[in-house]
Amino acid sequence: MRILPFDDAWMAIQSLSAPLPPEWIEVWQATATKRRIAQDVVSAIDLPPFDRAMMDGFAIAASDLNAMEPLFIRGAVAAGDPAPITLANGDAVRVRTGAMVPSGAAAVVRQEWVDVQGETIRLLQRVRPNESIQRRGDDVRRGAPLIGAGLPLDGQTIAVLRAAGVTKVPIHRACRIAILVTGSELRTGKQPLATGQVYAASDAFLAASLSEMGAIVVDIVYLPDDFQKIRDEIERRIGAVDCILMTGGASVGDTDYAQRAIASIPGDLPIAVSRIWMRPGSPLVVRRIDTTNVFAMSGNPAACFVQFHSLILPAIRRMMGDYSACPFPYRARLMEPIRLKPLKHVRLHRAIASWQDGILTAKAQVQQSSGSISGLASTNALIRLDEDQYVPGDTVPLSFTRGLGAP
Ligand SMILES: Nc1nc2c(c(=O)[nH]1)N[C@H]1C(S)=C(S)[C@@H](COP(=O)(O)OP(=O)(O)OC[C@H]3O[C@@H](n4cnc5c(N)ncnc54)[C@H](O)[C@@H]3O)O[C@H]1N2
Ligand code: MOO
Repeated sequence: MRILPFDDAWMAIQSLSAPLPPEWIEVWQATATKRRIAQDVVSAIDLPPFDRAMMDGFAIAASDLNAMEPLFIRGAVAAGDPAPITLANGDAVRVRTGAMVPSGAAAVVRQEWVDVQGETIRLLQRVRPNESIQRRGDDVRRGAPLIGAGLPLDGQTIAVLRAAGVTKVPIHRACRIAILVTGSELRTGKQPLATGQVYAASDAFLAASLSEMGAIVVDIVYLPDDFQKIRDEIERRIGAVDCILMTGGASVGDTDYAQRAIASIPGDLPIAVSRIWMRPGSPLVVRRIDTTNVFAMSGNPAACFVQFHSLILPAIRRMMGDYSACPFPYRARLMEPIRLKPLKHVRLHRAIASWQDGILTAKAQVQQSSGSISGLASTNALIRLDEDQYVPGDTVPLSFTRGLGAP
């Protein structure tokens, strides 16, 4: 069996994970999601759509920017009204913030800068051309680039789309995922454990994390360690879902059927990854069959967590149109020494990251066994350890698994 270096496995998995095709949705019905905009979008209108006042005050003509003599108030324009008046020399038109300025207006002088006397105003200071006017199309012109592909459809982009009169936007389809959980020892539900049983937990982690990132968990199926059943359940989902995430049975034991089941299904591509020089999470089987990416992950909760955050979540993000994923994008300063036994594996340790005086620091969790789950509750980052020895102050690559900086 070929064991891949972590970075080769990352590339292999990313290259199998092409972005899903887009679907068009109505901007006015859109709510913020983690889904990504699939194509560049252009503005449908000039923005702002008219020359508009940025202050409450008076629109004045170019010849009157330095006027010493009084200007006559010829009318008023409220926000939302057309401005039918054309400004002539010596005129002033009262405008509200957001109102259309009359044609011929060279500037809006805010009301604090004038002395109002009956039907006239007197300028208290010189006014610069275009003062307090935002010209039509100044923000963006009709047909000009507005939003680049790959940005999320969230409050920020929805606001821009609405303002620019865009009614429909293409977004990448949410990834549809089935979770197949194997392990005859697993118990789901609140009944007490029988001898030899453990409560299923890795699957709960996956389901919650997938929903959080905007993927759709189509179903979660619990299976005994039975080759034929596992194979059948994989095969009938090929082409029907975008990803199958399996847990358990990814290793080499005689009841670890994941790899054999995945390999036995006909398809053009061979298994791309079956084991990685990383710990925990070394056994990870990956194969694309038809249009479905099949991942067989370790059932060990910590190994499953590490595989998900370091390799699988970035792949699903890419399928959902986020091209920005890169492994361990931060560098953090270690707070404590780390001593590991020499191994060829990259170690991905669960850690607690925090900012101290603007510097990102990390402290590895004490418990790093792949079978231990309790530290996950307080973990907010993974650190990548390529060496065996670290002293405090050394920096290591880090990615957040939750909170500030998490994807
Ligand atoms: N002879 C060898 N044995 C093992 C090797 C090896 O190279 N040679 N690799 C070890 C490594 S590393 C890992 S990691 C595990 C991988 O295990 P599997 O993916 O085959 O998973 P299981 O054996 O099914 O389960 C491992 C462990 O996790 C518990 N588990 C399983 N599913 C869940 C779940 N949904 N929630 C909570 N806990 C779960 C399960 O009861 C086991 O205790 O293999 C090593 N063995
Ligand atoms: O790869 Mo396993 O998760 O170390 O025990």
